Amino acid sequence: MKLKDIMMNINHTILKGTSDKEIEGIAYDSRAVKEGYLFVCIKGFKADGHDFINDAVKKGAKAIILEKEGHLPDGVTAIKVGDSRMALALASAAFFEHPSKNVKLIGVTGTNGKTTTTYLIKSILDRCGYNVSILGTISNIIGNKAIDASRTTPESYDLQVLFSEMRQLKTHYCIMEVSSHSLELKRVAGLSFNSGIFTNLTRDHLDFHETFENYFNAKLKLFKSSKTAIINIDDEYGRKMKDNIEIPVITYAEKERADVWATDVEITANFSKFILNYKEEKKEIMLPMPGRFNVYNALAAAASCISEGISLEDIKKGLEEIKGVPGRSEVIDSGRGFTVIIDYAHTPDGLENILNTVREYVQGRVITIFGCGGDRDKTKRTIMGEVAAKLSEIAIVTSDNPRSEDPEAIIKDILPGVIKINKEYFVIPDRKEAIKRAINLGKEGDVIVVAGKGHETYQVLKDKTIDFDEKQIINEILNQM
Ligand SMILES: CC(=O)N[C@H]1[C@@H](OP(=O)(O)OP(=O)(O)OC[C@H]2O[C@@H](n3ccc(=O)[nH]c3=O)[C@H](O)[C@@H]2O)O[C@H](CO)[C@@H](O)[C@@H]1O[C@H](C)C(=O)N[C@@H](C)C(=O)N[C@H](CCC(=O)O)C(=O)O
Ligand SMILES: Nc1ncnc2c1ncn2[C@@H]1O[C@H](COP(=O)(O)OP(=O)(O)OP(=O)(O)O)[C@@H](O)[C@H]1O
Ligand SMILES: N[C@H](CCC[C@H](N)C(=O)O)C(=O)O
Ligand SMILES: [Mg+2]
Repeated sequence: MKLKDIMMNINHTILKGTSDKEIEGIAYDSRAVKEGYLFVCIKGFKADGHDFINDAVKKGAKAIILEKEGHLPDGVTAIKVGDSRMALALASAAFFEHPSKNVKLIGVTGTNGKTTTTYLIKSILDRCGYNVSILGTISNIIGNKAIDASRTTPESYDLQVLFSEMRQLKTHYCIMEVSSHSLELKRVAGLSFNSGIFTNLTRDHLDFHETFENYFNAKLKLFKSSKTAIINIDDEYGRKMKDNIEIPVITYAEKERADVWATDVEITANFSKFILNYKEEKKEIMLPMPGRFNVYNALAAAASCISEGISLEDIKKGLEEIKGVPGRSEVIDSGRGFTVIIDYAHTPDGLENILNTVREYVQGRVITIFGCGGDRDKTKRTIMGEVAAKLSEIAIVTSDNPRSEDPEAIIKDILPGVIKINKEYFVIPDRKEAIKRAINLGKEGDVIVVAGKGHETYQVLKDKTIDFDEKQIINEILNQM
């Protein structure tokens, strides 16, 4: 495609060279540049793309989009923009000829429940015969392929590559998790969502957003590019969101009547039973996922499918047919009278929800193993410690993904919360050893909750990433007993 066509809808100034040249591809990382490419310089948090212009040109870049002027080799076109992340998103969409326009997009944002909600929507739309893709934390699912996802929401250019694949496979719907990082960093700029879903807003990611207000405003951006908003009005920030947007809203709730609402909720170890209400219609739902929070996820999924014209009968069947979501409330029977649950709770609210759910049916004790991720919001650590200790008989503090941080230092941040509650606890930094200890402590009727890493099959340490498949490790320990 010609550079001038790529730049057609982007405010820019040509500093040097011509835009009448053919572009073979786009890269935002100099290491991915090939002959004839357009290289987009991004000033990032760790590095500055402008420092790699020479590398990009050596690898064959013919044109550069930049924010800062500097010396450029001859023969290269230099284009200045005000915001290169925005330019990357718009240029990538233009280069691939707007593939997302062929797919109906449903975006899900909120602190917790995004992944689960996308799986529930997929289950409903699948049974209606649609070809449905998912982009999210666990993986990017396109057709029969599950592509590894390193981000919850991919970079804008990578998104356009994925949409192109969907176009080829004649995908009807793409259900995507839209993280607050992606909204702030313009990964989803230029996309148009059929509906946007807001699940909830609780403490997380303040390392990145700094204030709760900024975090809220990042989430709000999804509704600037959605046709309909699906909003949880039991959540304080959901109500605030509703007051701040001008598009049509479908509300959902459990505590009060909303457009779509749940009544008669009953939670057991394996199911959440409730009545789904919409206008005068009612359906009894047996959702094979325990937890009041999963009723909310089901309501979000139902409301978005209602907005797509799906019948309540199909919604009921789709919700009841779900096979579970990897690493979310996944139950492993120990064969010794106690159970082990793997769950992705990595925020205070997530941890509180899963532990309260377990407390609703546990016969014996709740033993919780958890840690906190390194290089992430430090303010949640003490609070998670307190939540775990309060809602468990025994809390075992261990490591999550320490990343560049010292695991002991992360644990030191968690401990004041645990100690405050004055209950039995252990500190075992090695996660495998921590799981072993919990399993050795397990007695008839106990539930051991292994929180934080869910579907992840690795652990990110300072200098390396090691294999860490929690499900496999738990089964191995149980088999060796
Ligand atoms: C804070 C954040 O989100 N950062 C993301 C951001 O990094 P950045 O723009 O700061 O990039 P950088 O590393 O400073 O480099 C700047 C530029 O120089 C380029 N570069 C760099 C080196 C080189 O040799 N050549 C070169 O061209 C880089 O490609 C980049 O374009 O853009 C990068 C490229 O897309 C991302 O990989 C990176 O994700 C980091 C690693 C990350 O951990 N992000 C997490 C926090 C995240 O995004 N999480 C959310 C939310 C999860 C949730 O739901 O809770 C997610 O959506 O996954
Ligand atoms: N609606 C909800 N409200 C509160 N907690 C929830 C909700 N749904 C799930 N959880 C808890 O949060 C954990 C993560 O759920 P899920 O993966 O669906 O959220 P997510 O928003 O996709 O998370 P991430 O930000 O990591 O992508 C679950 O394992 C569960 O403990
Ligand atoms: N999407 C979340 C996932 C956290 C999962 C937890 N295991 C951790 O590593 O902190 C994040 O990137 O903050
Ligand atoms: Mg997710």
